[in-house]
This record gives sequence, structure tokens and C-alpha cells, in this order.
Amino acid sequence: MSHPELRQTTGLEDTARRSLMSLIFSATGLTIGFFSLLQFAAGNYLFASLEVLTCAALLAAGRGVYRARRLELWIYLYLLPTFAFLVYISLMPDASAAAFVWLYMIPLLAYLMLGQRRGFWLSVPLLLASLVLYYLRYPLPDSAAEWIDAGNAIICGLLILVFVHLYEYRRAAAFAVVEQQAQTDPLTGVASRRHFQLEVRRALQEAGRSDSPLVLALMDIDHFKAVNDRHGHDAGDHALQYVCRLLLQRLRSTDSLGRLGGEEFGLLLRSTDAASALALLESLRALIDAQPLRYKGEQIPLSATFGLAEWPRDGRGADDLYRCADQRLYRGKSQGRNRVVAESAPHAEQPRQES
Ligand SMILES: Nc1nc2c(ncn2[C@@H]2O[C@H](COP(=O)(O)OP(=O)(O)OP(=O)(O)O)[C@@H](O)[C@H]2O)c(=O)[nH]1
Repeated sequence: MSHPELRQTTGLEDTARRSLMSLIFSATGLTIGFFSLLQFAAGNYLFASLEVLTCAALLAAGRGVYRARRLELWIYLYLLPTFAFLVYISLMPDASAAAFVWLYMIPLLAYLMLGQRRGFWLSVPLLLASLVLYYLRYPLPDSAAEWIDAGNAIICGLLILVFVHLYEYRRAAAFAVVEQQAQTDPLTGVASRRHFQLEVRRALQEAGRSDSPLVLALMDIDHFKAVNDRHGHDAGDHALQYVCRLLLQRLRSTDSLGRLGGEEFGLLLRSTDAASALALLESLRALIDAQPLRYKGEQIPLSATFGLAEWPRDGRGADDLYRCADQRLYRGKSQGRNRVVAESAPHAEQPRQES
């Protein structure tokens, strides 16, 4: 029952990523700010001033990253100079032999900010290159004790890499499950109300940019209470799932289907005008009408009423389109149900009254 368009991100991961980046930028800025004080105290004014500037830039980036459009660019603008700096301080002429521990930050930061695949491809080559440079700079160990020291450092780095890789793998998998659940109606598998509404708003922005029409349709199964009352709630659940399957069979990959609540569904038909939508929805209506649900040896007849609104003809905002489609759906119900309504009544209509 999966439909490609129902698999878009809700932005959950994006928000989490931005707040993590903000934290990392700010923490790095404050750390560098602290070191700038030490540099001032040591009389290294040029270095100290550069560190103050870097600190200010990172603190500003920590605030600005929430609005950043090209997030990837911000990540690489942070990671590449940071990694170059970490490699430098580990290998600079007067570095202590223990300064290499800063290299362990590389996989942590790369995985945190880039995720598993790109984190791996950025950090592993860099760590290997740093290892080679380190042993060009320092002679190879020549005693058992020195080999043990080197072994500790390498094995510790390797374990950090393996653990961060496994951690990120599990985190991403858990996040995907949570995101999927937030986007999906658990009974029917179509988009949840919240996700569908998000898709409508996104589609309206795209339609505004490309200036191509779009149709929002609302569909309500007729006399659904009677299905529950006569055949039981379980039959009602099967009917909801069945109707969704029928709809998804016919909808195009660019269309979206969401459950707005109870037995009401939303259909989003991108790049479609009212005339083509009417033909499509009419075929969906006829399909539901012609194919009763088979449930425990019984045939349960089903039908549905549709109301549709076209962007920009019937409104430019999501609320206007919902209101218009809802009025037409209500009109279809009052005209006898099992129909598609694409036009408003000649006179102004009252908003639909909830029973
Ligand atoms: N089985 C089942 N029933 C549900 C679910 N959600 C809502 N309903 C039922 O759907 C029915 C909706 O009834 P009404 O709002 O009166 O609408 P209707 O009987 O379809 O009548 P019209 O819409 O006017 O054609 C109620 O009986 C709800 O209990 C669900 O998830 N499963």
C-alpha cells in the first residue's frame, strides 16, 4: 500500500540535525573563545584575535543554521577547516606526542553531522592519511613498550570509529521508523492527517513556482456508521483499508492520499486541473461503487462522495481550498451521496456544519 509520495520527510530529522549543528557550532565557538583568552594571556595577540573572530563567526552560525538553506554547505564549511586544524595541531612541529588524541574528534563530528555513509567516507581516508603523516613525523616505535603505546592509540581510534559507525547506523534506522510512524495512518497505511496537510502546503508552494494547477479533493465514505452498525467495527476497519487500496491502485505516483479522520480522506492531485481531476475522481467513485467489500463471506456495498477544489481557481491558500472542497463534499452528501462535486452552488454557501 506504499505510495512513493507518502514517503517524503516530515522535517523531523532536518530539525534535529539543525539543533545538533547549532550545538556543535556554539560549543566549538566557546571552546575557541576560551583558548583566545589563553593566547591573549600568553601575548600571542594575532592568534588570539583570529580566535576571537572565529569564535564570533561560530556563535553567529549557531544561531543562523536554523534558517540556512544550503545546510550541506554549512556542514562542510565547518568540518573541513576544523579537520585541517585538528590534523595540524596533532602534527605541528612543537606539538606534544599526545596531541593526536584530537584526531579522534574527526569520526565523531563527521558521523554526527553527515550521517553514516558520508561520515565514513570523510573520516576514514582522513584518519588513514593522518596516521601515515604521524608516522612520517615520528619515528616508528623501536621497543615493545613503544609498540604497546602505538597499539593503544591505534586500537582506541579504531574502536571509536567502529562504535560511532554502529551507533549512527542504529540511530538512523530508529529515526526512520519514528518518522515513518509519524507520517502514516496506522490503520490504512496512507499519509496521516498532519503529513497530508504538510504535503498540501508544499505542493501549493511548488504550484506557485511552476504555475501549474493542482486539485485538492476530499472524500467521505457514505453511510459508514451503518457499515459499522450492521457488520461490526472490524468490518468498518476492513472497509477503510479496502477503499484505500482501491484508490491507490488508480492514483498516479505524483498523487497523494491521506486520512483526515474517521472515514474522510484527502486526495492531492498535482499538475491537474479540475476537468482532468473530475474524470479521475469519477472513475474512483465508480470503482468503489462497483466493487463491494468481501468480508467473512458477505458482500458489503460501499460508496463515497467527493468534493474538489482547484488551485488557483477556487483559492490560493490551503485553508481556502479545504473550505471549498469541504463545501462541495457537503453539497454532494445533501444531493444524495455517491457523487463527485466540482462546482459550488450558484449562490454563496454556508460552511459545512459538523453533526
Ligand atoms: N470501523 C471504524 N469506524 C470508524 C473509524 N473512525 C470513525 N469511524 C466511524 O465512522 C462513522 C462515521 O459516521 P458519520 O459521521 O455519521 O457518517 P456516515 O455514517 O458515513 O454518514 P455520511 O457521511 O453522512 O454519509 C462513525 O460511526 C464512527 O464511529 C475507524 O477507524 N474504524
